[in-house]
Amino acid sequence: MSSPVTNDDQHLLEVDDLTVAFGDGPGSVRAVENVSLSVGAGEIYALVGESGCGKSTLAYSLLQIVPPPGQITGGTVRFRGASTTTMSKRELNALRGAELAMVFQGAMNAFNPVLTIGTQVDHILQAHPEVFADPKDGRDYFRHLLDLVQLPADRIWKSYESQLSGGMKQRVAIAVALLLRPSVVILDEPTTALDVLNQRLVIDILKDLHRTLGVTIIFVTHDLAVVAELATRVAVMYAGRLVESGTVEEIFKAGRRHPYVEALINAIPSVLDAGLRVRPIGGAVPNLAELPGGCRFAPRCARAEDLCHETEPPLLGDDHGHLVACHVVNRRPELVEVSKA
Ligand SMILES: Nc1ncnc2c1ncn2[C@@H]1O[C@H](COP(=O)(O)OP(=O)(O)OP(=O)(O)O)[C@@H](O)[C@H]1O
Repeated sequence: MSSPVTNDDQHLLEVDDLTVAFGDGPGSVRAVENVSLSVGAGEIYALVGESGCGKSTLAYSLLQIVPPPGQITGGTVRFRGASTTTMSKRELNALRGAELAMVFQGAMNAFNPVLTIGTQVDHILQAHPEVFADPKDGRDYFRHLLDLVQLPADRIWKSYESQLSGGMKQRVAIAVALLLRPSVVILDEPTTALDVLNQRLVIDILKDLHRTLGVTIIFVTHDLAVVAELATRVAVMYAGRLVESGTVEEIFKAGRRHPYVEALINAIPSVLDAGLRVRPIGGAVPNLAELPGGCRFAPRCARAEDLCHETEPPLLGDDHGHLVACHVVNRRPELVEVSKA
């Protein structure tokens, strides 16, 4: 490992100046560009943005599982101070599952269709005797996790993936991700493929798991309503860049707010404000191979000025660490340039 291991809970997972590119040469795109952020132990951290903004790619980078032809071309990811970017395969395998676990979008590819869930759990336990020396303890712990995700343990143990509904599959995937007692669980769009009732259930379950197990949660979503319900801190991405980050209160409080975040908030359908119209964001995320000059959001932004089309805005922070990259809302002398969310 290239850097010293630390027990600094405030900087459990750190991303520094990370760039991830797909392809090389003229057609290459940077799905993540110069992103820096730090997640502390016990946080529920949301990565937010529309489809194609680079959220999943950033999440995969945390585990060093960016799918080819994607590759990290710059920057580092550190877990407890150790750089995962330079770890050997063996070190990474030890880290994945046992320290950093992932729940993929729609619980896709989470299970082998020809084995029961129980057999798959046994395989995981056999591969990691360092976590449960006696596999029976591991089985008991999995039953406890199934209780926490509100599923019947006996039935699930004997089931095949095809016998589970989408909502059940998602909850089993969450239980499996927690099996080796990871410090961090990363969830890609945990509520997206679910109906409203299952969305509600998964949000409540994640809150409960956070409270009872103390696990740090990082989740990817395009849905600010889910962020408002679940997250403690938020990083908003647009076209590969970080455009705003802060606590959930800072993001939703009117005031210094990125116009993209303003637009995302206006696009939240609200059952409470039946009289209020939802205002969808006009236009689309730009093709990453043909980015506009200046601020990437400027072509869609009602508040854009000449400067916005010419110069990319820096991320400026106040003394609470609320960061925004926008020329228009950042006109305050006390704001300082900050590199890390
Ligand atoms: N396998 C791939 N091959 C080529 N380019 C890719 C690949 N995966 C992602 N990209 C590029 O990276 C961009 C960001 O993709 P990513 O999946 O990280 O975005 P996202 O914000 O998570 O969106 P979604 O919610 O749709 O997954 C894409 O728009 C695309 O340009």
